[in-house]
Amino acid sequence: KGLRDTEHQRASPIPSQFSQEERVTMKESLKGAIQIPTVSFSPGEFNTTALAEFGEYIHKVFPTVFRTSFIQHEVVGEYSHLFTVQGSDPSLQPYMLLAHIDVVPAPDQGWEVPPFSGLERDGFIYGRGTLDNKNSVMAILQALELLLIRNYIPRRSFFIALGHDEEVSGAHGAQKISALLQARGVQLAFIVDEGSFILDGFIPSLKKPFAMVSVSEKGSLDLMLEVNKTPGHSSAPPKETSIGILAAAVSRLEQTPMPNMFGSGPLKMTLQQLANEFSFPANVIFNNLWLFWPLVSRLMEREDITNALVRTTTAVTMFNAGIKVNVIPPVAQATVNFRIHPAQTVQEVLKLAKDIVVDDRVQFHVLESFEPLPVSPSDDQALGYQLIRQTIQSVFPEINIVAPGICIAQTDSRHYTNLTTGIYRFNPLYLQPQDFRGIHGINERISVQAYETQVKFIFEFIQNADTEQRPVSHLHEL
Ligand SMILES: CC/C=C\C/C=C\C/C=C\C/C=C\C/C=C\C/C=C\CCC(=O)N[C@@H](Cc1ccccc1)C(=O)O
Ligand SMILES: [Zn+2]
Ligand SMILES: [Zn+2]
Repeated sequence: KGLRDTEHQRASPIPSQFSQEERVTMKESLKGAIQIPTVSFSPGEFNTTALAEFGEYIHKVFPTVFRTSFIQHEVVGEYSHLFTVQGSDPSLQPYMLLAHIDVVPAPDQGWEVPPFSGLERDGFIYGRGTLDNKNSVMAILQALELLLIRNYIPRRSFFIALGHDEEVSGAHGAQKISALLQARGVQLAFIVDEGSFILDGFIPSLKKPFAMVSVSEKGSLDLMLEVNKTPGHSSAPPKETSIGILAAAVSRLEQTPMPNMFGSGPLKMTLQQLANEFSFPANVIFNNLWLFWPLVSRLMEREDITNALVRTTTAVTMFNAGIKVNVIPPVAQATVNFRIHPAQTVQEVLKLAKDIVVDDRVQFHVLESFEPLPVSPSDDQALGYQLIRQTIQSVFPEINIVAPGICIAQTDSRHYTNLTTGIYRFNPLYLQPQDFRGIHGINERISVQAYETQVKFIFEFIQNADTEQRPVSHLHEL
């Protein structure tokens, strides 16, 4: 199944083989990118010196990209970058590759090497951004640079959008690029962004790694709960303080999980495709979800990551109250970050939260919200999905299963729903649970070999997007 090239293709693709010198250059370029601390601290608070330096850095390490006549480069929102690669065949609908250049903060504590050193140890490059997401920024530009050096001229136009504030919402980068492209009347065949991986070891009874291409992503609701009480002397306290009332409210929210939505959304498709990859008896269970869904849905709840796939999650992330040891606190505030399952809406979650708290002394303030993203197509006709799948099969021939899934975090791609219905989140990298802990955590790292493979993937992907596609399953009818 899937799409494959027709016979009338570009005679022979450019092989994705890189010389020893190119391989050294590409890993050194990534290290240099890691050394620039492009940290986003909070919305509107960025390391602007580093972001500006990053712009100069990519000019230096990818000179061919910047001097190629059919590539237009624009800086958007001061520090984000938009590349328009004009293909030779205007009849083909363009696509877009996304990545972000900002990173979350990384205090030195707990790191084996300083987080902005980009040091190589035992075949791994360490540092903030090695997985999230300078690997993609650099691999996309690196693959394009190498194709251009080999005189490749793309047939299908594409855009590369590199946001500078994804880690704090994307309002200044992705949102502006999206508006700019919309104003230009651009409609995209599909988008590929970060957000999922080749997952290895996340489900115990699954024998082999599989590639999960996220076709939807969770929404979010940031809710501030507030309790106000008259302040006074702590020697004659009221029965309940604002802190006590609020603590009870957030505890109720934590103790009352949102409903399990197993069975709605793309997860069912994921499990159906994986069913035969489980060892006995799990394979029997996953092949008969109609019978075993109550059991599977409970099993999914056991681990934090799989729990996040089946429901809207509730995380109490901030709590502020109290001004002095002997003063009854006038106000207590807590912020709760809900990640909304694709089968629910912001309004539904807000109502559920109020129904759980049931205390009219607690006020609710919606700070920010974002609906879950629609599910992108993953059928035989879905060009973006099939190109990803085709490229996975070629670059990772050992991977048997490519399955659609849900991204549990949010990505810059959520700002581009005005331009396409095909949004796919996939990083061509193996990810194990300990690697996952490095993302936004400590000792984030990528192996040199994995980075080279990511470059190879994009190098092949760009060429695959230029081949005419048609469903293989229909070939016998012709
Ligand atoms: C049957 C399926 C089986 C197994 C799947 C199991 C597990 C899935 C495992 C891992 C998930 C893999 C990757 C997804 C997670 C995160 C990495 C990707 C992107 C991170 C992007 C990010 O952090 N975004 C921020 C955006 C944001 C910033 C500021 C305010 C709001 C949002 C975020 O979501 O917090
Ligand atoms: Zn990211
Ligand atoms: Zn991130």
